[in-house]
Amino acid sequence: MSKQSGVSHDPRLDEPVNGRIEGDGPTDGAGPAQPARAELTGPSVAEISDEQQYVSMLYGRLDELRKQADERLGYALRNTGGTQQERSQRDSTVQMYTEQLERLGAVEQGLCFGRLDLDSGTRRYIGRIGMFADADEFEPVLLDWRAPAARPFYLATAATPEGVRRRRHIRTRDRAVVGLDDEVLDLAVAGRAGGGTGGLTGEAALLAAVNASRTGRMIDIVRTIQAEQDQVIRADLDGVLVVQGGPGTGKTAVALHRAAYLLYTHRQILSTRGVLLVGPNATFLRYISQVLPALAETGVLLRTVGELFPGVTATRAEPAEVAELKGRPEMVRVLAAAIQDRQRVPDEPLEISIERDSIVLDPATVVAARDRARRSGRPHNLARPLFDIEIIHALADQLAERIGADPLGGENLLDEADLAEFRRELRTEPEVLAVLDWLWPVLTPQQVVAGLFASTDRLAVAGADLSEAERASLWREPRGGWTPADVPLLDEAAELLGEDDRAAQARVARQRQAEIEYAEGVLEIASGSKSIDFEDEAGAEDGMLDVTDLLVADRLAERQEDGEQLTTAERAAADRGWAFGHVIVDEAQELSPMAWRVLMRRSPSRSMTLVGDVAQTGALAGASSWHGVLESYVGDRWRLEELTVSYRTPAEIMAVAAKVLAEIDPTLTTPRAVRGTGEQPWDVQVDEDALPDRLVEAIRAEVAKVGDGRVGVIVPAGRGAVLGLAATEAVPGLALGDAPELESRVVLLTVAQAKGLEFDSVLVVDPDRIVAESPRGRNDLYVALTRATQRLGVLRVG
Ligand SMILES: Nc1ncnc2c1ncn2[C@@H]1O[C@H](COP(=O)(O)OP(=O)(O)OP(=O)(O)O)[C@@H](O)[C@H]1O
Repeated sequence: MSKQSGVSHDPRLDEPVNGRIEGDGPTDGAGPAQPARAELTGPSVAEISDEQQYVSMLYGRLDELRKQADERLGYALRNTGGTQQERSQRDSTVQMYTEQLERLGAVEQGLCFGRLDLDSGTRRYIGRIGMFADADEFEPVLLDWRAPAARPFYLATAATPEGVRRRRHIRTRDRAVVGLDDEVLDLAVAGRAGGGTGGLTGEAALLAAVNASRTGRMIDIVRTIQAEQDQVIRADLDGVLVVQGGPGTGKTAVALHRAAYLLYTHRQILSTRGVLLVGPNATFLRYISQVLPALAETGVLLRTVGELFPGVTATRAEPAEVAELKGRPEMVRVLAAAIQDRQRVPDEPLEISIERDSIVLDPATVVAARDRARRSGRPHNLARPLFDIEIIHALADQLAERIGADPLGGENLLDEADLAEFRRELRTEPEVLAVLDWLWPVLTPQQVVAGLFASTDRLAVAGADLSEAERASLWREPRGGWTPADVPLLDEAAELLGEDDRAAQARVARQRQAEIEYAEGVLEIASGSKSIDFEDEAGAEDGMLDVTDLLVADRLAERQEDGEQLTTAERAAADRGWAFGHVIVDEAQELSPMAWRVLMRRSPSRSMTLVGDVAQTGALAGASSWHGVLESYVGDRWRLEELTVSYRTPAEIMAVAAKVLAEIDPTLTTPRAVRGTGEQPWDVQVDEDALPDRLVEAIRAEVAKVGDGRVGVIVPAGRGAVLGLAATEAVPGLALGDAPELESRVVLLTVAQAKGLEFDSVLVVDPDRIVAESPRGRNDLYVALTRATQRLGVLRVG
């Protein structure tokens, strides 16, 4: 077996070797990418010691900032008295310093990781956050990686050095500098070294990162972002950006770093409107959950689509075919019909008893009222008052005709005022109200969706366009909870029903108030004015409420409603109608058309980043083209960026995956692998009966091979239970089930669960069955084969 990469790797090493790293030769297709070569020089002991001094100074500064924030927080917490407004301001201060302390705490590891030496002689240190020296607030001692001035760290090459003479990667462990990797960006030197312009930056640090043992949690790539990734991360906020890339090209990493970049660059707008990041399942969200905090950003809301309907937890399971059906756009019509089906017309005239009398409501009157209410175009619940008006008017007219009839045959004796009085009375008649509720009930989304699926009659009416088998597949017991595919239906039903928009109005009022407070602060309006204690209600007593009183009253109302100071992310999570400043969707190819409708509603400004790979689509309702997904929302007004290098999957494994990809679509190509490992994937044929034992043997062997790394066992869904049982008995600590603990040394999971994850070594069990289990089975196999960073073994059955 030949080594394709000149980089030797010991899985126990998580730090690269200092000095020059040999690059790979040029290759095609799945072969390793060709690194851009600049001159790499080895640092001297003196250089390490100089950097240590600087880095120690930075940590000293970090400690000072923490101490400052801690003291200010303590001061704010002790300051408990004052007016309501003062207490409210204190709460905001407490929140601000708490978040600041969290951020400063999160950047402890790898605070500073880079240095640029410019032609001008200036040095710039690059790190996780920006810091100024205490004495000179204009000269940063550390540049935030997201600042424009830090960008050459990721982009400069020997061919386009951007004024950079040398780029240095600084490796630290805790607070100690443990290594430096230097690149001199000099075209003449690079040419002599035989380097091309393949486009990798900081290759020693990069190769160390991609070869490091996995921990079961994703880590950030801030030290080694590559130029094509940087382009995506720093793309404009506006519009829809699609990032297409094969397995391991860093789509998830890029999506997360983009969130951090956007929050840094557009802090003002995004901290109030929020950023939503949507992932395919809860396990995946746990896998990525540490990345943003390590980038000092805690304000991004991470959710699956199934978690986007406040108050609903969607954990019920259902067959993939039913989820696919629920994800079809036709379901909008089905739901609309289900709601119309709840607007009843009696078969016979209804006799309604009212005080000492009775009236009759005939079907034709109901039909006329129903049609007028429908014609208003209002959603069902909001059209109900119109329906009520029509019916009440008809009933009042009927009463007036009877009571006011002139016995002598003249004109009706009652006037408009009498009619109005009748209407008022009718509105309070319990039997009238009960009839109105029956004819046009006010509904919740839950009532509509659960009621539809629990009734064959309702399904027959609303699902008239579906086949009988499809309708039958939708039927289910009303109890038992919600599935993830139900959530877009609930959201759609909420739209069709129309909502009590008090929450939205309160939000608008709060935003307006925040603006007023801001202006107030700037202009110092309040500083000269009287101190107002809302509790003494002086303003209310003399009837002279001024603007400040109203502000205080409003703030009080908000605080009562919230119960406490909520962050933007918390408020957004609780509000179905929240419009996010930016929405990022990972594994976007998996979403159904109905799920897209939910996300588009959460992003009325269409400021979105969608990352995915249409060749990896596993969900039956998922996408096979980005055009198909986006056409009805933005036409062709979306931008496409492609990522072309796989940092996860070594060349040897990518070659195996390439064969499966060719079967999916011969026009598709795999990304170029950034390196080879020299480890050839292996493949064994196993008898059905021997499978559990052979699997256990293979797991044990792989555990021994990966050192402190992780082993992933990917099984067909239909074999999960049996193999899981055998493996848990034989391998202590093996994780499996609905929410497997990814930090375990061995994790057994299905392809759907493994989406987006990675392991040092992967065992794929029974690939034929994985393919046979789903119409998108080949895509699933492609996903399974591309989860390993080092080793791949395949156990074929039969
Ligand atoms: N620039 C980089 N430096 C170091 N590691 C990187 C870089 N880019 C990506 N990686 C690593 O490569 C691995 C794959 O990245 P990621 O999961 O983001 O890929 P992906 O495109 O989302 O893959 P998939 O489509 O298979 O889910 C991760 O371990 C990530 O940290």
